[in-house]
Amino acid sequence: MHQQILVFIYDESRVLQEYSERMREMGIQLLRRISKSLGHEECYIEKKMKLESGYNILGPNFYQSLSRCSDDKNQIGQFPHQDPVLLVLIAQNVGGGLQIKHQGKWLNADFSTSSIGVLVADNIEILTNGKYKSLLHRVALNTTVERLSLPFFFEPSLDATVKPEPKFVDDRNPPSYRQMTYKEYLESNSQYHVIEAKANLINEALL
Ligand SMILES: O=C(O)CCC(=O)C(=O)O
Ligand SMILES: [Fe+2]
Repeated sequence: MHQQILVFIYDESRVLQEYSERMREMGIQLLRRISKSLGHEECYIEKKMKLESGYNILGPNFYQSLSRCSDDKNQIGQFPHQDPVLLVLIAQNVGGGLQIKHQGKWLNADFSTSSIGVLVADNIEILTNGKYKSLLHRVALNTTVERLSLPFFFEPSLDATVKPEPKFVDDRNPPSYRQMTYKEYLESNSQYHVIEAKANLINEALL
């Protein structure tokens, strides 16, 4: 099976398709650098996670601005979560909104509209036995402007085995995560139905 890119929006101009292809290229480059930073050859993560047959999903989010009529000034666009994927690459039309938890505090992830924000996600944390942390993040609403974000999710293949690499496991660092396939991982997080629904959409679109 070839890699599949799912775009939820009708995209006659293929702008989002091209955007997705570029994001995939950028993500692959990042994963190669991460492989090397972990002391492996550059294609290590690509091969281990069988990325040729993993999904890439572009999941746009539209956030309204903070309601002027609400007394709650901390309205949330997305509740705190970690993404059950390898990496997330995010572009946005206005800065501000994405926040990450660091040392117990919520910090604004201030990246400009001409940059791409990169979130390390769950499967990198598992592979490195917790050396690289999956970022806990949330989205706050902007006070005055609407925001559109375009997260591009990199997922392992459903049958790839995700487990801490032996390099990160020893007597002092026992494995903190159980070995399982990515499909089992999604099932254990009650997330499998999400990818199954997306896969069905892709298959219907390809018919
Ligand atoms: O809108 C953002 O900046 C982040 C979106 C996000 O975390 C997600 O869709 O999982
Ligand atoms: Fe997220």
